[in-house]
Amino acid sequence: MRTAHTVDTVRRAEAELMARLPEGTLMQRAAAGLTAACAELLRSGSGSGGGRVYGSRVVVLAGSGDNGGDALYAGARLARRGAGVTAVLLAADRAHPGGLAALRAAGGRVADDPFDALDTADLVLDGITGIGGHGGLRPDAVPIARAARGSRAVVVAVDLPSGIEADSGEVPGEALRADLTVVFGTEKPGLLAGPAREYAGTVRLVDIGLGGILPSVPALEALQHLDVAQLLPEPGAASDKYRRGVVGIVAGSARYPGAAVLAVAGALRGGAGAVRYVGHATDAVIARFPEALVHAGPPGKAGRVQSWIVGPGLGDDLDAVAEVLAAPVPVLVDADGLRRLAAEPALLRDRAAPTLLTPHAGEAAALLDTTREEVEAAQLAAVRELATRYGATTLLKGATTLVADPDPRTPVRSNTMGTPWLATAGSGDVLAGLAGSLLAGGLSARDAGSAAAYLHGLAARRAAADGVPVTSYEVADALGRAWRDVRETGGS
Ligand SMILES: NC(=O)C1=CN([C@@H]2O[C@H](COP(=O)(O)OP(=O)(O)OC[C@H]3O[C@@H](n4cnc5c(N)ncnc54)[C@H](O)[C@@H]3O)[C@@H](O)[C@H]2O)[C@@H](O)CC1
Ligand SMILES: [K+]
Repeated sequence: MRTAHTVDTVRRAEAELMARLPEGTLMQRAAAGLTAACAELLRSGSGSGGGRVYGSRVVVLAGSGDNGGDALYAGARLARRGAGVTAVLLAADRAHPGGLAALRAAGGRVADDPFDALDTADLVLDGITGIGGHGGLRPDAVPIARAARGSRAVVVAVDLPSGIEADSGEVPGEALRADLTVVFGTEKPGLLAGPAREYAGTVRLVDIGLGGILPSVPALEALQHLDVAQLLPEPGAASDKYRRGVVGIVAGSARYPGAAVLAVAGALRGGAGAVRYVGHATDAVIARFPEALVHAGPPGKAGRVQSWIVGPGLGDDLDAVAEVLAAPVPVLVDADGLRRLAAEPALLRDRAAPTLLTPHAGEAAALLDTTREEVEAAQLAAVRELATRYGATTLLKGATTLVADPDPRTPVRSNTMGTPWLATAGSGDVLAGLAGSLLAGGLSARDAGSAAAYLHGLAARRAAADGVPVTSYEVADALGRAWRDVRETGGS
């Protein structure tokens, strides 16, 4: 599991640890980890260097805080290993004194002209701001950050890409996009939530000894293979199709039969014992999936299910949404179902069984009565607000998918397994089917949503492995392989 803690939590834990250790220990641990990561990058030949630390050209962008201190100390360590290190001081009179002295003592120097230095750099260390940064890059830092990004150098962010907001994942102005982010002690929410996450590149965690001090419940978490493997239902010897769960799907219409087919395709790979389709696309569903149980409607007459999925491709025939939400089983509401809910939130009021909402940014905007742009700029705030306002677990789709429970103390789950290939028609229908199927298998709404998002992303990566565009049907088809992947790595 990847976990992220808020800035306040990190500062409290750091203060507690610092009180027990000689002064400067934490910063030296951070600088040592940073140096190791940079040395590895330089040796691997990333950037324009010759595959060595010795003789490579490193530029340290140092702001006025401890983030700049970390970067300067790492610069000093690289200089001692033979790198030519130049510091660009964003606030010359407030640079970290110890870090600057160490850099000078190791043979590093302060740049006369930042742009000349960046022109020939192999690696740039971004120490402009870390967890103390707010409001995006300052105007004087913007041209320097642009020159760094435009150079041939590999960019390594210290703790966080400068310009992102650590706690909210928002990017209020310009920020410096990194190839690698070396984060200290624990991840910060902005590394697991969009849009900030897209600035971080690969994330590498350096242990500075906060492990035993940080609270065990983080603010955000991201499942990994092993976590997903442990969540997936596994049929036992006593299972029959009803015990494995029957998932009911109300989707598709004469106009959009494909949504029904794709939702059924996702559901059939979610481990449920049977998939019951209800709606106007029975012929299309049966033609593709003879194993599906079909019923023309209404849902109440279709037979028992352990969960319902309602919404994909329903069009304007939305009476079934209220009917399904009145059932005492877990319900996943997607697409057109969410439109109905935005018009009548009271449909959720009397529900005792779990509800999972799966909006994309546009649907989330309608549910929150705001704009898509606002949702995309503040994804973490939006998913939390949706979950509390509607009293339902909410999965907000995007380049980073977030899943929040109504209880704000429950960590938000972030799915970092997505791929841009998933931005294709019908991929949400497959995800809804898969997540609803996991609900029928007995997973909580939060587990079902986050495990489904993970498998869905992994399947898309598998299907797009040779770099060709994938269709949603191919993503559904690759779900079996994704499931096997996590099982094998998960060791179960
Ligand atoms: N204190 C320690 O011993 C440790 C500190 N750590 C490092 O310290 C960082 C936090 O240090 P600070 O609290 O000094 O905070 P930062 O270094 O993130 O930045 C704070 C400084 O930047 C200024 N600032 C804020 N927003 C800005 C912006 N948009 N543009 C330019 N300047 C801006 C502030 O006025 C302040 O002077 C962490 O991110 C981490 O890198 C870690 O190494 C762990 C150990
Ligand atoms: K930084």
